[in-house]
Amino acid sequence: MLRSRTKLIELGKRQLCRSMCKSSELTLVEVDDKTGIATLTMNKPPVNSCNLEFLRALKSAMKEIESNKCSGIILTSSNDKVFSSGLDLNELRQPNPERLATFWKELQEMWVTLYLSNVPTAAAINGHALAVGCVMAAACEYRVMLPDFTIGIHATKFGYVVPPFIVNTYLSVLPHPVVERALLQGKIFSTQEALQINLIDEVVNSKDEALCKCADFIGSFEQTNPVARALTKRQLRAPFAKQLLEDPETELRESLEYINTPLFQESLDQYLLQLKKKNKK
Ligand SMILES: CC/C=C\C/C=C\CCC/C=C/CC(=O)SCCNC(=O)CCNC(=O)[C@H](O)C(C)(C)COP(=O)(O)OP(=O)(O)OC[C@H]1O[C@@H](n2cnc3c(N)ncnc32)[C@H](O)[C@@H]1OP(=O)(O)O
Repeated sequence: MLRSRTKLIELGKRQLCRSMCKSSELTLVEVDDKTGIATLTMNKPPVNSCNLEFLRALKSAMKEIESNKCSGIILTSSNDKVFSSGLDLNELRQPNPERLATFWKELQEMWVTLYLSNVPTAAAINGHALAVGCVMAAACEYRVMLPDFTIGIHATKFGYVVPPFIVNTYLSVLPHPVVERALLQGKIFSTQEALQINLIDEVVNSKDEALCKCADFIGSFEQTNPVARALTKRQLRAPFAKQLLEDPETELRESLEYINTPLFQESLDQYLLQLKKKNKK
């Protein structure tokens, strides 16, 4: 009882000393004056689907947080049902070639920025996290999730080949056989299932509790040297990012070729129809 009260008081304090850092319409950044932790809230209605502008806003917010020497990043959502619905599928449908290339490069850069961030990263998953939404959470170092939501990469279910950097994000948190089965089945996990396979670290009952857990995780590095920590993280993660760091053009070319195939475009049309139909019922 006493412990939970102390926790609540702590939570109150944390909320009081939070100050606004920089926001765009699509992202909101708040920095805790005491801890230096930045909370980056995704705010692209209705479901945080990642279009070009949103990917840009996310990357730029993360870079800004790093350059302001914040002590860590908590990634979360302003929508209390959806963390992120992944890529904005409209960017992939009958695309303008130039915009698609720019979009895909932004995706690559946003991923590298988050995955190799110098500062500790944590995801407060307060809603569904699908496809690239799951990838963003998995690219963080720690994940805590609310019950009764879903998380996973279901690309193969609707006819998408999974790009290598997405495979690698899974591989850096889950064992190979688990990744293989999950990706080949296009498996979407419930919160409880995600906990069982260690795709997430903990389950909590509210967004405030999720933010608190993430702050505690970031605080656990207080006694470490930030430069040594960042370089060690980079060393551990570099093999998974090697391809994108050394040869982003090949990944870009292969993805663009694939997205422009009739097979991909047909599957996408069908999938988008299903998504819209669901809302008309
Ligand atoms: C060699 C080959 C190499 C590389 C291959 C290259 C390319 C392959 C690309 C593969 C990569 C895939 C990664 C992705 O991230 S793809 C995105 C997949 N995401 C989804 O499938 C999520 C779909 N959305 C949902 O399931 C639900 O929306 C969700 C559970 C998130 C929320 O449900 P809720 O009931 O709250 O909202 P909805 O009413 O469903 O949605 C609101 C409106 O938003 C539209 N919507 C939702 N998601 C998306 C999206 N991802 N993109 C675009 N639009 C989206 C939805 O249609 C609704 O629109 P309206 O009906 O209101 O107009």
